[in-house]
Amino acid sequence: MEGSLRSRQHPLICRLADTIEDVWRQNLDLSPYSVPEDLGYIEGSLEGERLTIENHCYQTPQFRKLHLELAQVSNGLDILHCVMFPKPEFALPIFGTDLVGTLRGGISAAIADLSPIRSDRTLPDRYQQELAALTKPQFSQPRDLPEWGNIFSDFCLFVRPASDQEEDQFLDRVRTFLTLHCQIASSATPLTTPLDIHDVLVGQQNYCTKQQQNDKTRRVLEKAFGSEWADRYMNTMLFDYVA
Ligand SMILES: C=CC1=C(C)C(=O)N/C1=C\C1=NC(=C\c2[nH]c(/C=C3\NC(=O)C(CC)=C3C)c(C)c2CCC(=O)O)/C(CCC(=O)O)=C1C
Repeated sequence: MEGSLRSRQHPLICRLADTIEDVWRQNLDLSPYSVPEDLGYIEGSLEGERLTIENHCYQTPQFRKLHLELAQVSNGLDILHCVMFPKPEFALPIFGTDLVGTLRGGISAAIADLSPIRSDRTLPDRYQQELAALTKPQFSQPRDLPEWGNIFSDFCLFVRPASDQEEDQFLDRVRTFLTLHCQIASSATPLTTPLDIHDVLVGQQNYCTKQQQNDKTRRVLEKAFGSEWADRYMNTMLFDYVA
């Protein structure tokens, strides 16, 4: 997408942003999602670092919010953030991906997952079967998840891509996760029993509460906008849940 921040960011971020939008457009019935207080495009700087944020939000019959966020710190740090929140009546996993890095140093964190919302942390059978059938990807620098990372599935990818080939491999795997997810979601039937819907809300709330514990994200936002704004942004824009 020309003019977008992605054209000034690390190539893998640009390619993944385009891939996410392509898969969404090809598989989902997208409608606009108006972000609060016009948080579509934001710039802030406090302690000398300027942070530019570009948000793209949509909704579909199965998803309450599709959020793709591109962010760039003036010191060169590039970020892609994406989360797909299903509507509570659809017991679907939460797709999330995060890319962080610099043009010079490369991508230091590349993560993607279809995260379970069931209390026993299992994915629906169709996901389990399809994901288990994929060839195990080989990355030379896998990374360890932090404490709060117990929300991710057994298929979670968390690596520092060490070469162009590993970047391509990561991108292909995210495209596979995303395509599978959109195809299953498009044919999903909504839950009707209030108790089941409640369980989905509990699972989504747990996901958001744990993600809000990511102090790496919080620190970048705080340095540019202060802690009060950062807290509100994490709770209402990045990881808002329907109580
Ligand atoms: C689906 C998963 C997922 C989603 C959706 C998500 O939002 N984060 C996710 C995961 C995740 N992110 C991580 C790290 C970092 N995140 C940022 C920053 C931002 N990330 C953003 O999205 C935004 C808003 C635009 C900012 C500002 C920085 C700077 C780092 C350090 C980079 C590094 O370590 O090399 C880690 C490792 C945490 C650890 O090791 O302790 C994990 C697991």
